[in-house]
Amino acid sequence: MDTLHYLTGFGNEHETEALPGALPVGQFSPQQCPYQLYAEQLSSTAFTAPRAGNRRTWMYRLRPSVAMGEFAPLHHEMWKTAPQNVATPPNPMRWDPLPLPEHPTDFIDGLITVALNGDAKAQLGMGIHVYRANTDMGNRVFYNADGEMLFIPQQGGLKAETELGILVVNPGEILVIPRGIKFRIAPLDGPIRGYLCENYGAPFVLPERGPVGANGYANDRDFQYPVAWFEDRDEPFELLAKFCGGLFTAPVSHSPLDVVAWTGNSAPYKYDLARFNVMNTVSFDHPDPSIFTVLTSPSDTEGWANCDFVIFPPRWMVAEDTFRPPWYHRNIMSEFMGLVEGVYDAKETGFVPGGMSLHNAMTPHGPETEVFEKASQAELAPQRYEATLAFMLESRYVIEPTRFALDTPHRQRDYQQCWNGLRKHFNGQR
Ligand SMILES: O=C(O)Cc1cc(O)ccc1O
Ligand SMILES: [Fe+2]
Repeated sequence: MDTLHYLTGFGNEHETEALPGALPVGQFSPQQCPYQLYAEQLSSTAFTAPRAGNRRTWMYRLRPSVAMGEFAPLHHEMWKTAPQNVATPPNPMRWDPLPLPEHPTDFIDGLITVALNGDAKAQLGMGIHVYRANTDMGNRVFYNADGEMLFIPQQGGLKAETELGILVVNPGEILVIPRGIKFRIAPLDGPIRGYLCENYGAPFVLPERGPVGANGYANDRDFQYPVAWFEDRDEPFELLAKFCGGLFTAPVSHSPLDVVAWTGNSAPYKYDLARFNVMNTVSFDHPDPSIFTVLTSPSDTEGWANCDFVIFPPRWMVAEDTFRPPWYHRNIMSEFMGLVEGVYDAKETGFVPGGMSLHNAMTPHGPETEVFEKASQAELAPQRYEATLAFMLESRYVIEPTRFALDTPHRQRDYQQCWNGLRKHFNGQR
């Protein structure tokens, strides 16, 4: 359950204060701020980025972020960063869900990198991870200088306590935390697992709607931002940072979550995927999956995403004289998929909630044999795809599994056999 109050509107210039009058009026940086707070600006885009895409937030806090100890390296065996040096075979790949942790494990310790692309230092590509946790982070607070973090919870709700406020996020919803924002994650009740996209590239934005018009797909008003909330705790904390692929830890004498008020358009946000207004054909043929794009991180070339976050939500299928599941295809873009719940229409067996698949640039894929046989014979009545939620992270950069992902026993070595038995139906007759 989420009973918190949120601000609404994607990328709006939000403002919120946990104490009355804490936000300076009419300016950002007065000689003295209300309540003797420190003003601090966080820039998520270059100062001079075009106005439409410019993102920054002003925070009014008990102490500026620089009031902290020095960072020392912190070893993390499983959190990897692009580029890596692991040869990727062009085979289709699929994985079973990674098991939940057996011992007390917080969000940071339970994180495992599954695949990487691009180059974090060049702000290209992403890390794709699975998070698993059964404890909160205690006095550990984390920020990621390498990327924005898109959480796709698959099991269990979580609470994200961030510099800019608190968000509760359940499976079926997503959470995005901008690069650099400090936060800690706590399971709401019971162990949690989910997918995580560490977006090294440009911040996610809503895709253009083109001729669809002013409404539809993900509507701006459904994105929820937290209200200001702060801790005034003068006790030892640990600030963890990820920077250039390394994890670091530094002592802080107080809670780093000490922002009393903020104003700006760069802040964590959540979105309920059930609010996605699904567009699809009402005549014939299976459209490109770009119709299901929730968020896109553009590259420097228009239309060639650094990362598209695409969902396959519950919907009606009504296409006439059409092979309804995804077509067989080969794509220059690379496709990583996960399943939050239910069954995915191209793969009725083997792709299970919590599982993952990868079809890289030009790697052929499409419906498994049974799905093809069924769908090419099916009676084409309107059909409701119920209780299902798959997603795809699609990128122009080749997605390379980590050594762990290639070698883990959870990788389905026999994945390709799902296309065994695709026999030749051709017999020379039309
Ligand atoms: O490969 C997949 O299952 C994802 C996908 C779905 C779809 O409807 C069309 C193309 C596509 O790559
Ligand atoms: Fe595909």
